[in-house]
Amino acid sequence: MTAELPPQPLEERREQIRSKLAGAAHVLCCLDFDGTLAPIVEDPDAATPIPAATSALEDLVAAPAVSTAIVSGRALSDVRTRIDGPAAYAGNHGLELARDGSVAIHPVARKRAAQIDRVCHTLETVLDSVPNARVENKRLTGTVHLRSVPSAGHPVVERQTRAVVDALGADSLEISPGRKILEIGPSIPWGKGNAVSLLDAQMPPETVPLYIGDDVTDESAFRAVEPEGIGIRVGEATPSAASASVDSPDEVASFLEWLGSSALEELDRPDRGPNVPSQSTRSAPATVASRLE
Ligand SMILES: O=P(O)(O)OC[C@H]1O[C@H](O[C@H]2O[C@H](CO)[C@@H](O)[C@H](O)[C@H]2O)[C@H](O)[C@@H](O)[C@@H]1O
Repeated sequence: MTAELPPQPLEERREQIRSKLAGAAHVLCCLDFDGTLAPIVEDPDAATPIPAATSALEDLVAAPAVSTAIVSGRALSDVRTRIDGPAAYAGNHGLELARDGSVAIHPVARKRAAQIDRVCHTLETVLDSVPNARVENKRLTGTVHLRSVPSAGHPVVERQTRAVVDALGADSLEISPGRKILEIGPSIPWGKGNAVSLLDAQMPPETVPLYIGDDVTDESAFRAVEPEGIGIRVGEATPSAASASVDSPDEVASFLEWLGSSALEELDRPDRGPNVPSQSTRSAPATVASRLE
């Protein structure tokens, strides 16, 4: 594996992106939610997409040459209420996938949901004395929020979370980091990148996959689309599997507007709709597809 570099600013990658689109007939546009379409806020319940992103996404949803998907760490039931329109949604970092009118849940994650529930309830009690610590129970995963916790309290929260997961999750649950959060989920090799690969495998031939995200859990999705597709990281210029970067959800919205207007004209016509049987050479292996039931 080659060492990852910080992505280049979008403007410096614009021509490469344009030429990838020029060689494609269809775009699979996958978008993370928090920090990408919605600015990061203190209260997770208050996260809302910026109007420019909502409107640009509406245009993409209506474009026959584009298939859209939201790929979020939030529970599917939660993220669906926050942004409407896309054809597909992946929740809980890809452990649940809604498309074509049905929802698939990773079978191992389903089996471990009771453990996640016990861990979240226990943490609510254990962390009750830590000012502003908050536990978000997302059924298949859980999130411990640190954003509003005074920094002196962070080591306590981290220690207590580790102790509870070790006691109740043994080898079956793991903790991973996020933006001022600790994510607790089943210890299985499955993430957003797997969900993106499943969606990509359904696309028509000559689809270019695109993924925009801002966090560590988005890296597997960047790896799923790069280098043939387009990975765009939002925020700081840390090493990433994405090749391009933007600074903020405002810049994400501007990019989506560009994609929906001038960039779609670059596509190699004639357009083919998303339901044409896939002849793509880039597809998810059957073993991956069969992991979600
Ligand atoms: O994959 P995403 O859609 O980006 O979801 C990742 C996590 O997002 C949420 O937490 C983050 O956003 C909050 C609201 O801005 C912020 O308060 C928090 O500090 C961020 O980490 C969400 O609450 C989590 O469940 C998601 O896993």
